[in-house]
Amino acid sequence: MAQDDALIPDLSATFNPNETAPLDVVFAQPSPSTPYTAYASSPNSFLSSCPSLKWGICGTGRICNDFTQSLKILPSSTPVACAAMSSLESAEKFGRKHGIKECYGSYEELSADQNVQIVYVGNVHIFRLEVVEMMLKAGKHCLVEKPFACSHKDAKYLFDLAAEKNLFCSEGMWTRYFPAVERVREILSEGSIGEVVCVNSDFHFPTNDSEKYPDSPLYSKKLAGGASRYAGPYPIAAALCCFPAFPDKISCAGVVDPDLGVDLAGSMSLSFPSPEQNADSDPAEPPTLLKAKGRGVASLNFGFMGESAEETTIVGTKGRVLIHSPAHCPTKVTLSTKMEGRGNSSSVTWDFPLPEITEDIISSGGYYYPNSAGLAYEAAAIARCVDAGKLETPQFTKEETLKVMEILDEFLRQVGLFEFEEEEKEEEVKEEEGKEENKEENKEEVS
Ligand SMILES: NC(=O)C1=CN([C@@H]2O[C@H](COP(=O)(O)OP(=O)(O)OC[C@H]3O[C@@H](n4cnc5c(N)ncnc54)[C@H](OP(=O)(O)O)[C@@H]3O)[C@@H](O)[C@H]2O)C=CC1
Ligand SMILES: O=C1OC[C@@H](O)[C@H](O)[C@H]1O
Repeated sequence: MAQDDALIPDLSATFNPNETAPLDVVFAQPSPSTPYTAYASSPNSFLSSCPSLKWGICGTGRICNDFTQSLKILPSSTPVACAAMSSLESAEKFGRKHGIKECYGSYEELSADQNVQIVYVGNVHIFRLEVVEMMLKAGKHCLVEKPFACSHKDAKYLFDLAAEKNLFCSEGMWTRYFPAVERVREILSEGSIGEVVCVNSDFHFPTNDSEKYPDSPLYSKKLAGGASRYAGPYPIAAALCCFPAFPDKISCAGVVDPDLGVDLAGSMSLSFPSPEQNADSDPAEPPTLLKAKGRGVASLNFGFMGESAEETTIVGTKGRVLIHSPAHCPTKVTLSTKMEGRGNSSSVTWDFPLPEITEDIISSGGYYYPNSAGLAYEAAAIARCVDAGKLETPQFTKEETLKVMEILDEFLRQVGLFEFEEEEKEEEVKEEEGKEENKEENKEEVS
Protein backbone atom coordinates (compact mmCIF):
# COMPACT_ATOMS: atom_id res chain seq x y z
CA MET A 1 0.00 0.00 0.00
CA ALA A 2 1.81 3.13 -1.14
CA GLN A 3 1.25 6.18 1.02
CA ASP A 4 -0.49 9.13 -0.49
CA ASP A 5 1.95 12.05 -0.22
CA ALA A 6 -0.93 14.35 0.55
CA LEU A 7 -1.40 12.49 3.81
CA ILE A 8 2.11 13.26 5.02
CA PRO A 9 1.53 16.21 7.28
CA ASP A 10 3.59 19.34 7.64
CA LEU A 11 4.09 19.24 11.38
CA SER A 12 6.61 22.03 11.51
CA ALA A 13 4.03 24.64 12.41
CA THR A 14 2.95 22.84 15.55
CA PHE A 15 6.01 20.92 16.72
CA ASN A 16 9.38 22.26 17.69
CA PRO A 17 11.81 19.75 16.18
CA ASN A 18 14.52 20.86 18.59
CA GLU A 19 12.51 19.83 21.61
CA THR A 20 13.64 16.65 23.28
CA ALA A 21 11.39 13.69 22.61
CA PRO A 22 8.81 12.95 25.29
CA LEU A 23 9.76 10.07 27.57
CA ASP A 24 7.37 7.61 26.05
CA VAL A 25 8.73 8.06 22.57
CA VAL A 26 12.30 7.38 23.58
CA PHE A 27 12.03 3.63 23.20
CA ALA A 28 10.10 3.88 19.97
CA GLN A 29 12.74 5.81 18.10
CA PRO A 30 16.44 5.37 17.43
CA SER A 31 17.71 7.93 19.89
CA PRO A 32 16.18 10.41 22.31
CA SER A 33 17.60 13.26 20.26
CA THR A 34 15.74 12.26 17.10
CA PRO A 35 13.08 14.86 16.39
CA TYR A 36 9.64 13.44 17.10
CA THR A 37 8.36 15.18 13.97
CA ALA A 38 10.70 13.28 11.71
CA TYR A 39 9.90 9.95 13.35
CA ALA A 40 6.18 10.59 13.11
CA SER A 41 6.01 11.82 9.53
CA SER A 42 8.41 9.34 7.98
CA PRO A 43 8.16 6.17 10.05
CA ASN A 44 9.90 3.64 7.80
CA SER A 45 13.37 5.09 7.90
CA PHE A 46 13.30 5.15 11.71
CA LEU A 47 11.67 1.78 12.12
CA SER A 48 14.27 0.19 9.90
CA SER A 49 17.10 0.97 12.30
CA CYS A 50 15.95 -0.77 15.47
CA PRO A 51 18.11 -3.40 17.23
CA SER A 52 18.02 -7.03 16.16
CA LEU A 53 15.64 -9.46 17.80
CA LYS A 54 14.85 -13.08 16.90
CA TRP A 55 11.15 -13.85 17.16
CA GLY A 56 9.27 -17.11 17.55
CA ILE A 57 5.65 -16.92 16.42
CA CYS A 58 3.28 -18.91 18.60
CA GLY A 59 0.13 -19.52 16.55
CA THR A 60 -0.51 -19.38 12.83
CA GLY A 61 -3.81 -17.51 12.67
CA ARG A 62 -4.73 -14.06 11.39
CA ILE A 63 -3.04 -11.79 13.91
CA CYS A 64 0.10 -13.96 13.82
CA ASN A 65 0.13 -13.39 10.06
CA ASP A 66 -0.24 -9.63 10.53
CA PHE A 67 2.43 -9.41 13.21
CA THR A 68 4.86 -11.49 11.13
CA GLN A 69 4.16 -9.27 8.12
CA SER A 70 4.89 -6.17 10.19
CA LEU A 71 8.28 -7.60 11.21
CA LYS A 72 9.24 -7.39 7.51
CA ILE A 73 9.23 -3.59 7.92
CA LEU A 74 12.02 -3.97 10.52
CA PRO A 75 14.97 -5.62 8.77
CA SER A 76 16.71 -6.61 11.98
CA SER A 77 13.66 -8.12 13.71
CA THR A 78 13.42 -11.58 12.26
CA PRO A 79 10.87 -14.33 12.71
CA VAL A 80 13.13 -17.38 13.04
CA ALA A 81 10.56 -20.02 14.05
CA CYS A 82 6.83 -20.58 14.17
CA ALA A 83 4.56 -23.13 15.81
CA ALA A 84 0.97 -24.27 15.45
CA MET A 85 -0.98 -26.08 18.10
CA SER A 86 -3.34 -27.47 15.46
CA SER A 87 -0.81 -29.26 13.23
CA LEU A 88 2.71 -29.30 11.87
CA GLU A 89 1.20 -28.74 8.39
CA SER A 90 -0.32 -25.48 9.54
CA ALA A 91 3.06 -24.33 10.90
CA GLU A 92 4.83 -25.38 7.69
CA LYS A 93 2.30 -23.54 5.53
CA PHE A 94 2.78 -20.41 7.65
CA GLY A 95 6.56 -20.86 7.49
CA ARG A 96 6.53 -21.15 3.68
CA LYS A 97 4.37 -18.06 3.36
CA HIS A 98 6.71 -15.96 5.48
CA GLY A 99 10.06 -17.57 4.76
CA ILE A 100 10.44 -18.95 8.29
CA LYS A 101 12.85 -21.89 8.44
CA GLU A 102 11.93 -23.68 11.69
CA CYS A 103 8.32 -24.83 11.87
CA TYR A 104 6.95 -26.83 14.79
CA GLY A 105 3.77 -28.81 15.37
CA SER A 106 3.69 -27.88 19.06
CA TYR A 107 4.40 -24.85 21.22
CA GLU A 108 6.70 -26.96 23.44
CA GLU A 109 9.08 -27.46 20.53
CA LEU A 110 9.14 -23.72 19.87
CA SER A 111 9.92 -23.07 23.53
CA ALA A 112 12.98 -25.33 23.25
CA ASP A 113 14.40 -23.53 20.19
CA GLN A 114 17.59 -21.88 21.42
CA ASN A 115 17.65 -19.46 18.52
CA VAL A 116 14.38 -17.78 19.61
CA GLN A 117 14.81 -14.79 21.93
CA ILE A 118 11.23 -13.57 22.18
CA VAL A 119 7.88 -15.23 21.53
CA TYR A 120 4.82 -13.52 20.11
CA VAL A 121 1.75 -15.25 21.59
CA GLY A 122 -1.24 -14.82 19.27
CA ASN A 123 -3.60 -17.71 19.76
CA VAL A 124 -6.98 -18.08 21.49
CA HIS A 125 -7.33 -16.67 25.01
CA ILE A 126 -7.90 -19.78 27.09
CA PHE A 127 -4.31 -21.00 26.59
CA ARG A 128 -2.62 -17.80 27.78
CA LEU A 129 -1.62 -19.07 31.22
CA GLU A 130 -0.29 -22.37 29.95
CA VAL A 131 1.58 -20.99 26.93
CA VAL A 132 3.13 -17.88 28.51
CA GLU A 133 4.17 -19.89 31.57
CA MET A 134 5.83 -22.46 29.28
CA MET A 135 7.69 -19.79 27.32
CA LEU A 136 8.88 -17.91 30.41
CA LYS A 137 10.05 -21.13 32.05
CA ALA A 138 12.01 -21.84 28.84
CA GLY A 139 13.72 -18.43 29.19
CA LYS A 140 11.89 -16.59 26.40
CA HIS A 141 10.84 -12.95 26.50
CA CYS A 142 7.12 -12.69 25.71
CA LEU A 143 4.84 -10.32 23.82
CA VAL A 144 1.29 -11.50 24.45
CA GLU A 145 -1.77 -10.46 22.45
CA LYS A 146 -4.62 -8.77 24.23
CA PRO A 147 -6.16 -9.75 26.56
CA PHE A 148 -2.94 -10.64 28.36
CA ALA A 149 -4.68 -13.39 30.37
CA CYS A 150 -8.13 -14.62 31.32
CA SER A 151 -8.07 -13.14 34.83
CA HIS A 152 -6.17 -10.69 37.02
CA LYS A 153 -4.93 -13.64 39.06
CA ASP A 154 -3.36 -15.33 36.01
CA ALA A 155 -1.84 -12.07 34.79
CA LYS A 156 -0.26 -11.40 38.18
CA TYR A 157 1.16 -14.93 38.28
CA LEU A 158 2.72 -14.53 34.81
CA PHE A 159 4.21 -11.11 35.55
CA ASP A 160 5.68 -12.40 38.82
CA LEU A 161 7.18 -15.33 36.94
CA ALA A 162 8.64 -13.02 34.29
CA ALA A 163 10.16 -10.82 37.00
CA GLU A 164 11.64 -13.85 38.75
CA LYS A 165 13.22 -14.97 35.47
CA ASN A 166 14.32 -11.43 34.58
CA LEU A 167 12.46 -11.59 31.25
CA PHE A 168 10.61 -8.97 29.24
CA CYS A 169 6.88 -9.64 29.28
CA SER A 170 4.18 -7.37 27.97
CA GLU A 171 0.63 -7.23 26.66
CA GLY A 172 0.42 -6.31 22.97
CA MET A 173 -1.58 -3.13 23.47
CA TRP A 174 -0.34 -1.92 20.07
CA THR A 175 -2.51 1.23 20.19
CA ARG A 176 -0.05 2.84 22.57
CA TYR A 177 2.83 2.70 20.08
CA PHE A 178 1.10 4.56 17.26
CA PRO A 179 2.63 8.03 16.79
CA ALA A 180 -0.92 9.44 16.98
CA VAL A 181 -1.23 8.09 20.51
CA GLU A 182 2.30 9.16 21.46
CA ARG A 183 1.22 12.63 20.33
CA VAL A 184 -1.92 12.44 22.50
CA ARG A 185 0.15 11.55 25.54
CA GLU A 186 2.41 14.47 24.75
CA ILE A 187 -0.63 16.79 24.55
CA LEU A 188 -1.85 15.50 27.92
CA SER A 189 1.52 15.87 29.61
CA GLU A 190 1.97 19.39 28.23
CA GLY A 191 -1.34 20.29 29.87
CA SER A 192 -2.80 21.55 26.58
CA ILE A 193 -6.31 20.40 27.55
CA GLY A 194 -5.87 21.05 31.28
CA GLU A 195 -7.04 18.33 33.66
CA VAL A 196 -8.76 15.33 32.06
CA VAL A 197 -12.30 15.01 33.38
CA CYS A 198 -13.95 12.58 30.98
CA VAL A 199 -13.07 9.86 28.45
CA ASN A 200 -15.54 8.40 25.95
CA SER A 201 -14.37 5.41 23.97
CA ASP A 202 -16.19 2.81 21.88
CA PHE A 203 -15.21 -0.25 19.89
CA HIS A 204 -17.95 -2.30 18.25
CA PHE A 205 -16.99 -4.31 15.20
CA PRO A 206 -19.49 -6.52 13.36
CA THR A 207 -18.30 -10.09 13.72
CA ASN A 208 -20.82 -11.17 11.06
CA ASP A 209 -18.28 -9.93 8.52
CA SER A 210 -15.76 -12.65 9.30
CA GLU A 211 -16.83 -14.96 12.14
CA LYS A 212 -19.21 -17.88 11.70
CA TYR A 213 -21.87 -17.99 14.41
CA PRO A 214 -21.77 -19.96 16.69
CA ASP A 215 -18.51 -21.78 15.80
CA SER A 216 -15.90 -18.99 15.87
CA PRO A 217 -13.60 -18.78 18.94
CA LEU A 218 -14.98 -15.25 19.42
CA TYR A 219 -18.29 -16.78 20.64
CA SER A 220 -16.75 -19.68 22.52
CA LYS A 221 -17.07 -19.77 26.30
CA LYS A 222 -14.67 -22.73 26.35
CA LEU A 223 -11.94 -20.68 24.59
CA ALA A 224 -12.63 -17.55 26.70
CA GLY A 225 -14.24 -15.58 23.87
CA GLY A 226 -16.66 -12.69 24.22
CA ALA A 227 -16.70 -9.03 23.28
CA SER A 228 -15.16 -7.84 26.54
CA ARG A 229 -12.01 -9.89 25.92
CA TYR A 230 -11.75 -9.26 22.17
CA ALA A 231 -12.73 -5.59 22.03
CA GLY A 232 -12.98 -4.41 25.66
CA PRO A 233 -9.24 -4.03 26.40
CA TYR A 234 -8.99 -1.07 23.98
CA PRO A 235 -11.56 1.33 25.47
CA ILE A 236 -10.42 0.34 28.98
CA ALA A 237 -6.80 1.10 28.09
CA ALA A 238 -7.90 4.43 26.58
CA ALA A 239 -9.43 5.46 29.91
CA LEU A 240 -6.42 4.25 31.93
CA CYS A 241 -4.13 6.34 29.76
CA CYS A 242 -5.83 9.49 31.07
CA PHE A 243 -6.46 8.82 34.76
CA PRO A 244 -3.71 7.91 37.21
CA ALA A 245 -5.75 6.04 39.83
CA PHE A 246 -7.74 2.80 39.72
CA PRO A 247 -11.49 3.48 39.36
CA ASP A 248 -13.38 3.74 42.64
CA LYS A 249 -16.63 2.72 40.93
CA ILE A 250 -17.21 0.37 38.02
CA SER A 251 -20.80 -0.03 36.77
CA CYS A 252 -21.28 -2.52 33.96
CA ALA A 253 -24.06 -3.78 31.76
CA GLY A 254 -23.80 -6.40 29.05
CA VAL A 255 -25.69 -8.37 26.44
CA VAL A 256 -25.08 -12.07 26.98
CA ASP A 257 -25.84 -14.70 24.37
CA PRO A 258 -28.29 -16.97 26.20
CA ASP A 259 -27.25 -20.11 24.31
CA LEU A 260 -23.49 -19.63 24.30
CA GLY A 261 -22.92 -17.89 27.64
CA VAL A 262 -20.56 -15.23 26.25
CA ASP A 263 -20.96 -11.47 26.18
CA LEU A 264 -21.80 -9.95 22.79
CA ALA A 265 -21.68 -6.32 23.95
CA GLY A 266 -20.93 -4.37 27.06
CA SER A 267 -20.77 -0.92 28.52
CA MET A 268 -19.01 0.45 31.55
CA SER A 269 -19.22 3.65 33.52
CA LEU A 270 -16.14 4.27 35.59
CA SER A 271 -15.36 6.99 38.07
CA PHE A 272 -11.78 7.79 38.97
CA PRO A 273 -10.73 9.30 42.28
CA SER A 274 -7.92 11.75 42.80
CA PRO A 275 -4.69 10.04 43.81
CA GLU A 276 -4.10 13.05 46.07
CA GLN A 277 -6.08 11.44 48.86
CA ASN A 278 -6.78 14.42 51.09
CA ALA A 279 -6.89 17.16 48.48
CA ASP A 280 -10.60 17.74 49.05
CA SER A 281 -10.54 17.79 52.78
CA ASP A 282 -7.68 20.19 53.55
CA PRO A 283 -9.47 22.82 55.65
CA ALA A 284 -6.69 25.38 55.05
CA GLU A 285 -7.47 25.50 51.32
CA PRO A 286 -10.65 27.10 50.00
CA PRO A 287 -12.70 24.59 47.94
CA THR A 288 -12.50 24.77 44.15
CA LEU A 289 -14.27 22.71 41.51
CA LEU A 290 -11.12 21.11 40.11
CA LYS A 291 -8.85 20.94 43.10
CA ALA A 292 -8.72 17.15 43.25
CA LYS A 293 -6.57 16.38 40.22
CA GLY A 294 -7.11 13.07 38.44
CA ARG A 295 -10.82 12.94 39.25
CA GLY A 296 -13.21 12.15 36.41
CA VAL A 297 -15.42 9.67 34.61
CA ALA A 298 -15.17 7.34 31.64
CA SER A 299 -17.89 5.93 29.46
CA LEU A 300 -16.76 2.87 27.53
CA ASN A 301 -18.52 0.38 25.32
CA PHE A 302 -17.69 -2.49 23.03
CA GLY A 303 -19.40 -5.25 21.11
CA PHE A 304 -19.77 -7.66 18.23
CA MET A 305 -23.21 -6.73 16.91
CA GLY A 306 -22.62 -3.58 14.87
CA GLU A 307 -19.96 -1.14 13.76
CA SER A 308 -19.48 1.90 15.97
CA ALA A 309 -17.67 5.10 15.05
CA GLU A 310 -14.71 3.75 17.03
CA GLU A 311 -13.49 7.02 18.43
CA THR A 312 -11.96 8.12 21.68
CA THR A 313 -12.67 11.59 23.04
CA ILE A 314 -10.69 12.92 25.96
CA VAL A 315 -12.31 15.93 27.60
CA GLY A 316 -10.20 18.28 29.69
CA THR A 317 -10.81 21.49 31.56
CA LYS A 318 -9.21 23.55 28.79
CA GLY A 319 -10.11 21.58 25.67
CA ARG A 320 -10.46 18.11 24.25
CA VAL A 321 -8.69 15.59 22.07
CA LEU A 322 -10.35 13.37 19.49
CA ILE A 323 -8.57 10.16 18.49
CA HIS A 324 -10.19 9.51 15.14
CA SER A 325 -11.50 6.17 13.94
CA PRO A 326 -10.16 3.50 14.09
CA ALA A 327 -9.18 4.62 17.58
CA HIS A 328 -7.53 1.32 18.52
CA CYS A 329 -4.99 1.78 15.70
CA PRO A 330 -5.30 5.48 14.85
CA THR A 331 -3.52 7.72 12.37
CA LYS A 332 -5.31 10.97 13.09
CA VAL A 333 -5.76 13.22 16.12
CA THR A 334 -7.59 16.53 16.61
CA LEU A 335 -6.86 18.90 19.47
CA SER A 336 -9.62 21.42 20.22
CA THR A 337 -8.61 24.21 22.53
CA LYS A 338 -11.35 25.86 24.50
CA MET A 339 -11.92 29.55 23.79
CA GLU A 340 -13.98 32.03 25.66
CA GLY A 341 -17.70 31.41 25.50
CA ARG A 342 -19.55 28.14 25.56
CA GLY A 343 -19.22 26.09 22.37
CA ASN A 344 -16.18 28.00 21.13
CA SER A 345 -12.91 26.29 20.43
CA SER A 346 -10.09 26.27 17.90
CA SER A 347 -8.91 23.00 16.41
CA VAL A 348 -5.80 21.51 14.87
CA THR A 349 -5.58 18.05 13.29
CA TRP A 350 -2.52 15.89 12.72
CA ASP A 351 -2.22 12.91 10.40
CA PHE A 352 0.40 10.26 11.06
CA PRO A 353 0.87 8.01 8.05
CA LEU A 354 1.18 4.29 8.61
CA PRO A 355 4.50 2.65 7.79
CA GLU A 356 4.65 1.83 4.10
CA ILE A 357 4.27 -1.82 3.37
CA THR A 358 6.94 -3.60 1.38
CA GLU A 359 6.77 -5.67 -1.82
CA ASP A 360 7.53 -8.71 0.30
CA ILE A 361 4.43 -8.07 2.44
CA ILE A 362 2.24 -7.59 -0.62
CA SER A 363 3.50 -10.73 -2.36
CA SER A 364 2.89 -12.81 0.78
CA GLY A 365 -0.76 -11.78 1.01
CA GLY A 366 -0.80 -8.53 3.00
CA TYR A 367 -2.78 -8.08 6.20
CA TYR A 368 -6.10 -9.34 7.58
CA TYR A 369 -6.87 -6.57 10.05
CA PRO A 370 -7.16 -2.77 9.69
CA ASN A 371 -3.96 -0.72 10.00
CA SER A 372 -1.88 -3.78 10.89
CA ALA A 373 1.24 -2.16 9.41
CA GLY A 374 1.18 -0.23 12.70
CA LEU A 375 2.15 -3.41 14.55
CA ALA A 376 5.66 -2.48 13.43
CA TYR A 377 5.66 0.44 15.91
CA GLU A 378 5.04 -1.99 18.74
CA ALA A 379 7.65 -4.48 17.49
CA ALA A 380 10.26 -1.72 17.15
CA ALA A 381 9.60 -0.31 20.62
CA ILE A 382 9.93 -3.79 22.09
CA ALA A 383 13.18 -4.48 20.25
CA ARG A 384 14.60 -1.29 21.77
CA CYS A 385 13.36 -2.19 25.26
CA VAL A 386 14.73 -5.74 25.15
CA ASP A 387 18.02 -4.43 23.79
CA ALA A 388 18.19 -1.95 26.67
CA GLY A 389 17.47 -4.71 29.22
CA LYS A 390 14.03 -3.30 30.10
CA LEU A 391 11.43 -5.77 31.35
CA GLU A 392 8.42 -3.78 30.15
CA THR A 393 7.69 -0.79 27.92
CA PRO A 394 6.91 2.71 29.20
CA GLN A 395 4.06 2.92 26.68
CA PHE A 396 2.01 0.17 28.34
CA THR A 397 3.17 -1.01 31.72
CA LYS A 398 2.45 -4.20 33.60
CA GLU A 399 0.56 -2.12 36.14
CA GLU A 400 -1.80 -0.99 33.39
CA THR A 401 -2.34 -4.53 32.13
CA LEU A 402 -3.17 -5.59 35.69
CA LYS A 403 -5.70 -2.76 35.95
CA VAL A 404 -7.29 -3.81 32.63
CA MET A 405 -7.49 -7.39 33.89
CA GLU A 406 -9.11 -6.33 37.16
CA ILE A 407 -11.71 -4.25 35.30
CA LEU A 408 -12.45 -7.10 32.88
CA ASP A 409 -12.88 -9.51 35.83
CA GLU A 410 -15.32 -7.03 37.35
CA PHE A 411 -17.26 -6.66 34.09
CA LEU A 412 -17.60 -10.43 33.78
CA ARG A 413 -18.65 -10.69 37.43
CA GLN A 414 -21.34 -8.04 37.01
CA VAL A 415 -22.79 -9.69 33.89
CA GLY A 416 -22.63 -13.11 35.56
CA LEU A 417 -19.90 -14.68 33.42
CA PHE A 418 -16.73 -14.72 35.51
CA GLU A 419 -15.61 -18.32 35.09
CA PHE A 420 -13.16 -18.19 37.96
CA GLU A 421 -15.63 -16.94 40.55
CA GLU A 422 -16.30 -20.36 42.05
CA GLU A 423 -12.57 -21.11 42.08
CA GLU A 424 -11.92 -17.79 43.84
CA LYS A 425 -14.61 -18.44 46.44
CA GLU A 426 -13.22 -21.91 47.13
CA GLU A 427 -9.77 -20.39 47.64
CA GLU A 428 -11.16 -17.76 50.01
CA VAL A 429 -12.97 -20.46 52.01
CA LYS A 430 -9.74 -22.51 52.17
CA GLU A 431 -7.79 -19.46 53.33
CA GLU A 432 -10.37 -18.76 56.04
CA GLU A 433 -10.32 -22.40 57.11
CA GLY A 434 -6.51 -22.28 57.23
CA LYS A 435 -6.63 -19.18 59.44
CA GLU A 436 -9.16 -20.83 61.79
CA GLU A 437 -7.01 -23.97 62.03
CA ASN A 438 -3.95 -21.86 62.86
CA LYS A 439 -5.91 -20.03 65.56
CA GLU A 440 -7.00 -23.34 67.09
CA GLU A 441 -3.43 -24.67 66.99
CA ASN A 442 -2.11 -21.47 68.62
CA LYS A 443 -4.75 -21.72 71.36
CA GLU A 444 -3.79 -25.31 72.07
CA GLU A 445 -0.10 -24.40 72.22
CA VAL A 446 -0.82 -21.53 74.67
CA SER A 447 -2.93 -23.72 76.97
N1 LIG B 1 -3.85 -6.71 17.98
C1 LIG B 1 -4.84 -6.88 17.14
O1 LIG B 1 -5.15 -6.03 16.34
C2 LIG B 1 -5.63 -8.13 17.14
C3 LIG B 1 -5.50 -9.02 18.17
N2 LIG B 1 -6.23 -10.16 18.19
C4 LIG B 1 -5.98 -11.13 19.27
O2 LIG B 1 -5.18 -12.17 18.70
C5 LIG B 1 -5.58 -13.44 19.17
C6 LIG B 1 -5.92 -14.37 18.02
O3 LIG B 1 -6.86 -13.79 17.17
P1 LIG B 1 -6.97 -14.19 15.62
O4 LIG B 1 -5.63 -14.26 15.03
O5 LIG B 1 -7.98 -13.32 15.01
O6 LIG B 1 -7.53 -15.66 15.76
P2 LIG B 1 -7.59 -16.88 14.73
O7 LIG B 1 -8.98 -17.40 14.80
O8 LIG B 1 -7.10 -16.48 13.41
O9 LIG B 1 -6.72 -18.01 15.44
C7 LIG B 1 -5.58 -17.83 16.15
C8 LIG B 1 -5.02 -19.18 16.57
O10 LIG B 1 -5.69 -19.72 17.70
C9 LIG B 1 -5.72 -21.14 17.60
N3 LIG B 1 -7.14 -21.56 17.48
C10 LIG B 1 -8.07 -21.11 16.64
N4 LIG B 1 -9.22 -21.77 16.81
C11 LIG B 1 -9.01 -22.65 17.80
C12 LIG B 1 -9.81 -23.61 18.44
N5 LIG B 1 -11.07 -23.81 18.08
N6 LIG B 1 -9.26 -24.34 19.43
C13 LIG B 1 -7.99 -24.16 19.79
N7 LIG B 1 -7.17 -23.25 19.20
C14 LIG B 1 -7.68 -22.51 18.23
C15 LIG B 1 -4.95 -21.53 16.35
O11 LIG B 1 -3.61 -21.71 16.76
P3 LIG B 1 -2.52 -22.56 15.93
O12 LIG B 1 -2.23 -21.77 14.72
O13 LIG B 1 -1.40 -22.65 16.88
O14 LIG B 1 -3.12 -23.88 15.63
C16 LIG B 1 -5.12 -20.28 15.51
O15 LIG B 1 -4.16 -20.11 14.57
C17 LIG B 1 -6.67 -13.16 20.17
O16 LIG B 1 -6.06 -13.05 21.42
C18 LIG B 1 -7.22 -11.79 19.79
O17 LIG B 1 -7.74 -11.12 20.91
C19 LIG B 1 -7.05 -10.47 17.16
C20 LIG B 1 -7.23 -9.62 16.13
C21 LIG B 1 -6.52 -8.38 16.02
O1 LIG C 1 -7.77 -6.55 18.45
C1 LIG C 1 -8.63 -6.75 17.64
O2 LIG C 1 -9.52 -7.71 17.85
C2 LIG C 1 -10.55 -7.95 16.96
C3 LIG C 1 -10.32 -7.44 15.56
O3 LIG C 1 -11.37 -7.60 14.71
C4 LIG C 1 -9.86 -6.05 15.61
O4 LIG C 1 -9.71 -5.49 14.33
C5 LIG C 1 -8.66 -6.00 16.41
O5 LIG C 1 -7.70 -5.15 16.14
